[in-house]
Amino acid sequence: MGKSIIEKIWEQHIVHQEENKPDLLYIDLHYIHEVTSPQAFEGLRLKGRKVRRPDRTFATMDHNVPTINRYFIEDEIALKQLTALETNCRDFGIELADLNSPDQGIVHVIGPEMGLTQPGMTIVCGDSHTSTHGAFGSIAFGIGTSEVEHVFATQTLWQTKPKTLKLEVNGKLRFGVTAKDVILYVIAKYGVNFGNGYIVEYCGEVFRNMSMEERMTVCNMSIEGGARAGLVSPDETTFSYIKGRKFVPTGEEFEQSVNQWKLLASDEDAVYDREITIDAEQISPMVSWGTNPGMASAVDENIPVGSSDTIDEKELQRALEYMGLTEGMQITDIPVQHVFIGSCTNSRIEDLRKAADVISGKQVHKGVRAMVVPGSQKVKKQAEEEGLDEVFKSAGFEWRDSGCSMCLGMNPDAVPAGEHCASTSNRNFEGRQGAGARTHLVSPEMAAAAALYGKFIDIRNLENSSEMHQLH
Ligand SMILES: CC(C)[C@H](C(=O)O)[C@@H](O)C(=O)O
Ligand code: SF4
Repeated sequence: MGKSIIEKIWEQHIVHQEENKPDLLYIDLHYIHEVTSPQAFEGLRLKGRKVRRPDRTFATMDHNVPTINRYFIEDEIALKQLTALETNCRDFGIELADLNSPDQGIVHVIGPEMGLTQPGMTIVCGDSHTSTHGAFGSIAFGIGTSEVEHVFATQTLWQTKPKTLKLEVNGKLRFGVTAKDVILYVIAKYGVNFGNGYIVEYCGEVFRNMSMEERMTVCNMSIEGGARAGLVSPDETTFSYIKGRKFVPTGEEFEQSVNQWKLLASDEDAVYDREITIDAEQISPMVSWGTNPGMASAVDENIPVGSSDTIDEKELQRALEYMGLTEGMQITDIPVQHVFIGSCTNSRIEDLRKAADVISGKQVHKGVRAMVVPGSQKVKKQAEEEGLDEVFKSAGFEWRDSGCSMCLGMNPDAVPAGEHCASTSNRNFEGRQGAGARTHLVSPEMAAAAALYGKFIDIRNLENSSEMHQLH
């Protein structure tokens, strides 16, 4: 019987195994950021311990970082966390992409960008969206602060082996439908708990045809469907993305790695605990209208009336009250006052290119405040080299430095209470973008279109959609 990539990687990393107990797994790579690491370092200090593999640990500053005047940090807690990270990395010998570093950016953007994230690895970070790195064919998941300390001290982690779920999307995506829409569709259809207790493997033609950046968008949101992790078996797309990056072996060594990585891909006859099959034709551009990522509909649909398989009546009422929306309302009637293009879900160069295509030569609607926050300083630089910053700025967008920004209220970028934001991020929980803020999760193309019209627009109906068609 064949094996899935999930089983192969898991088995290769077991350090210790006992019946009816979690396995002790070796961890290949540990990312850290300023929010979830300070207590873990404190724990080490109290016990007089060192970081076992500082060379397999990498740090960045992202959540608290202002995206304008980045050295001027007003918030006391933010400043404390950033300073602590600096001191801790110095004391424990860990490489840090600080505010001066050309590598700085959101942890889930810079890891792949530098080639740290590679197929076959076990990767952890004190951050739920660590699942992003699964796009490379690795088992990558978020951990809590006490586990961060455990990994620091031992480079291992106790983990119960999750079940396996094969999520297959077959066929071709229709025009205007993006990776973001695929994952929003999956979560809307199967609910925010469908992945509970599973590692999801994304299979089928749709994911095979995706770029690495698109795969990262999908894997990023695995956690929003409740999954422990999500991954894609590595292929030529993976290897050519990785080749030549800063931390990637070169020459013969690279070829040898590729040969090893090829063996990891799931076998044809691999057996999974659960399988879901979806037809790509079913998927449309999506907009979330509620307070979790499963409360989302196709842009040409209405907000549902009454409960469904995945949302009960009480939840629906509460969500709509918070969002200031009503049952049965058309998605394209929802007003938009803010547009945020950023976050570890959709802030990479391809995302910015696609958003720029939509707005090129046009103007942001007068009632809208729109901003672009590149996921890393490298993405920012590359976009500037391509002239994308000019496209955004001349349309009326703000162009910022990299960080988590408006994805969550831990830095100065926020949406005022009661106002609606078309956001390319991954969470639309109450208060996520600021107290009382109303978040709508969309793709970069849909966010860009909302900026032009001050409401949600079906990008398939845009004037220049034939031009866009050629670009996709
Ligand atoms: C602050 C951090 C712990 C948190 C996470 O774990 O995901 C954040 O990144 C988020 O997206 O909510
Ligand atoms: S961009 Fe958002 S989701 Fe991603 S790590 Fe930062 S806060 Fe979390």
